Amino acid sequence: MENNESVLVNVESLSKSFENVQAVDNLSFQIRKGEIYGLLGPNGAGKTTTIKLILGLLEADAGDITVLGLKPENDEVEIKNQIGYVSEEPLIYKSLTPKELFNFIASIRKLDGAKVTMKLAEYLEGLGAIEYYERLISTLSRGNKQKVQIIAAILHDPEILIMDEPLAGLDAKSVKVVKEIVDLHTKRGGSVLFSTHIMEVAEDICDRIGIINEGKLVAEGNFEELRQKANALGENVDLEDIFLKLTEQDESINEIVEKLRTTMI
Ligand SMILES: Nc1ncnc2c1ncn2[C@@H]1O[C@H](COP(=O)(O)OP(=O)(O)OP(=O)(O)O)[C@@H](O)[C@H]1O
Repeated sequence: MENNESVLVNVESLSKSFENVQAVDNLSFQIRKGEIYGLLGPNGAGKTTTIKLILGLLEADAGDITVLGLKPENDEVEIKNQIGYVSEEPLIYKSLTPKELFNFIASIRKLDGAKVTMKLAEYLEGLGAIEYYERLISTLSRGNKQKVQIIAAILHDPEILIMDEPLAGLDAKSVKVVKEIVDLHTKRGGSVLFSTHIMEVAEDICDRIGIINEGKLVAEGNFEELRQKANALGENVDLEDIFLKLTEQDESINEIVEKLRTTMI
């Protein structure tokens, strides 16, 4: 393991299965201070399960997780104080308005009222969320619920942001604002775990990527390193090809395309 101070999250030989599915299989990676680490993999690769294990929402079968020197099995509450979590499915209190939700978060986390008001004004304006500030969350569109969830996750200035497919359902302007939020967060020394199944999103946002397939880490590095791996496979192999190859999606795609051709033409 690297110098402890530069590693905010350490995941070592982590495994988790559900009945007959090995969702996470001997997975190891680290998230360093000030970086955006991308967990990139196809649907069902094990990204959400890994995140839930880090948050202490699931119990691992084997392996070790350390978050800021804390263990999820012993320090779940303290870890949650240090993490801002944007889940894949918005889990937020749907019978509240965004205003009520943010007030609730500020009160349970004992946040400074003046600071919260200032930050909220910026986030609400940046994400274009002021117009539905006092509408019930249950009545908002998926993208707008997602914006509320993102603001709720960053309101307490957590050290680590864990974002599970956070851009899903967001319009172009909000995607840009979220990218800016993530960027500013790391510039202040925070870290981000960013899960996505879209390679271009990982390329655009993440400093380092772990490509995950069937619960295993199949490649890791920054984009230059991954590109070099792609080049080593052949001249005309681009990053999309290596991602599809490593995650065993390439052959099935060719088959699907072939079948579609025969049924649609
Ligand atoms: N509670 C559960 N019970 C049974 N199987 C589960 C459960 N949660 C996850 N799985 C299985 O574990 C595997 C990994 O799922 P996971 O949700 O971690 O993948 P993912 O990479 O986040 O996928 P996606 O991109 O579709 O969100 C899948 O095969 C999934 O069906």
